[in-house]
Amino acid sequence: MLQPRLSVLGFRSPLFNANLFPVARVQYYSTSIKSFQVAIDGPAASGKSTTARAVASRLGFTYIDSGAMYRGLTLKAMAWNLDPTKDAQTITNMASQTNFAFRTPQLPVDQLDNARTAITHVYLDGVDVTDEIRLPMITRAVAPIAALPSVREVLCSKQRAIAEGKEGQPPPEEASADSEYAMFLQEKIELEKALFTATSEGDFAQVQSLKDQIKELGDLCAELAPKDVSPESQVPSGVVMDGRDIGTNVLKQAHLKIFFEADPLVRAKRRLEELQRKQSKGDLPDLETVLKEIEARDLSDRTREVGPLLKADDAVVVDSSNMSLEDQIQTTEDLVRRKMKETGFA
Ligand SMILES: Nc1ncnc2c1ncn2[C@@H]1O[C@H](COP(=O)(O)OP(=O)(O)O)[C@@H](O)[C@H]1O
Ligand SMILES: Nc1ccn([C@@H]2O[C@H](COP(=O)(O)OP(=O)(O)O)[C@@H](O)[C@H]2O)c(=O)n1
Repeated sequence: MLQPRLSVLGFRSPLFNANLFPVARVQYYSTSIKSFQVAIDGPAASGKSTTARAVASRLGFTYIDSGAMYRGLTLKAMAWNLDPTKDAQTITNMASQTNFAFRTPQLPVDQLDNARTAITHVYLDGVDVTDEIRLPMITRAVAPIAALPSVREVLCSKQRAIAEGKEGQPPPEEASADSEYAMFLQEKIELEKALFTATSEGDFAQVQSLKDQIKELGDLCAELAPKDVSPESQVPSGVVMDGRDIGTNVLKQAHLKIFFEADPLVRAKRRLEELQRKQSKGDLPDLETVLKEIEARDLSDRTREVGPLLKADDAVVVDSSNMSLEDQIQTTEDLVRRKMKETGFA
C-alpha cells in the first residue's frame, strides 16, 4: 500500500484557464500544420530532460516531459490513498480526467547555467505541482503506476494530443480570479488540500464528505469553464518529448529519435549532485542508495510488459558517460538541425 505522508504536499497558488476541464472545451484542430518531432528516451538521470529542454528552447520548440505526467498521476493517486495493485481502474479514470500542462520559461539559450537550472512548470488541473512531483516518495512510487497498461494507454494518448497542440496549454501567468468559474475552482483546490490532510490523518468521515464536495464542485467548474480557445495558434513548430517509450510508442513517427545512455554510477553521481544543489539542508541519501534506487527503477522500467524502456531500431544512441552537459546539448542540437535539413523543415 502506498503511504501518503501528505502533510508535506502543499498546493501552491491556483491559476486558471480554459483548458482545465477538457470535457467542456470546444476544439478545432488543424491537420495541415505538422510539427517537427524529436523523441528522446533513456534511463533515469541520463540527461534527457536537461538536454531536451535546452534544445527545445534553442530551437523555439515545445518541450514535453512525459515522466512528469506519470509523476503527477502518482502524486494524485497518493493523495487519494490509491494502491496500484488494487485500484488500477480508479487510477486510470483519474488519469483520463486530469488535465496535464507545462510551461517552460524562455531563458537566454546560449548560457549553460540556464540549461542546468531551468525548470519546466508542471500543472495538474491548473495547479502548479513542479516541486511536489520531484519528492523522493514520488520517485519511489512512480514505477508501479507507470507499469499499469491502462494508465499507459491514457497517458500516451494525452502525450500525443499535447504534441499536436490539442491539449496541455498552461494556465495564463496572470490569473483572472474574478469570474464565477475561478471562484469555484479556487474553492475546489482548497478542498483538495483539506482532503490531503484528512487522508493523512485517517479521518475517513471527513474524507468521504470532502470527496463528495469536490465531485460537485468539479462538475460545476466543468460547466462554467470558458469554452473558446484558438487552437490554430497552439500547434507548435516543433516538439521535443522525453521519456521511456517515446520513440517506440508515443511518437513512433518522430522525425528524429535519440536514445541516451550513461554508466549507472555516473548517473547516480549526477542525481546526487542535483539533490545537493536543490536541497541544501535535510536528509540526503548516500551515493550507494541513489545508485540502488536508479538501478531498481531502470530494471522495473526495462522489464515491464507495456511500454518498456527500449531503444527504437531507428534511434541514434548517445552515450554521455564521458560527455559534459554542454557537449550533450550541442551534440543533440546538431543532430536535430541536420535532420531538419534532411527532411525539409529547415
Ligand atoms: N552530460 C552531463 N554531464 C554532467 N551533468 C549532466 C549531464 N547530463 C545531465 N546532467 C545532470 O544530471 C542530472 C540529471 O539529468 P536529467 O536531465 O534530469 O536526467 P533525466 O531527465 O534523464 O532523468 C541533472 O542535474 C543534470 O544537470
Ligand atoms: N514515457 C515515460 C516516462 C516516464 N515513465 C515513468 O516515470 C518515471 C519517472 O520519469 P522521469 O523521466 O521523471 O524520471 P527521471 O529519469 O527524471 O528520474 C520513470 O521511472 C518511469 O517509470 C514512463 O514509464 N514512461
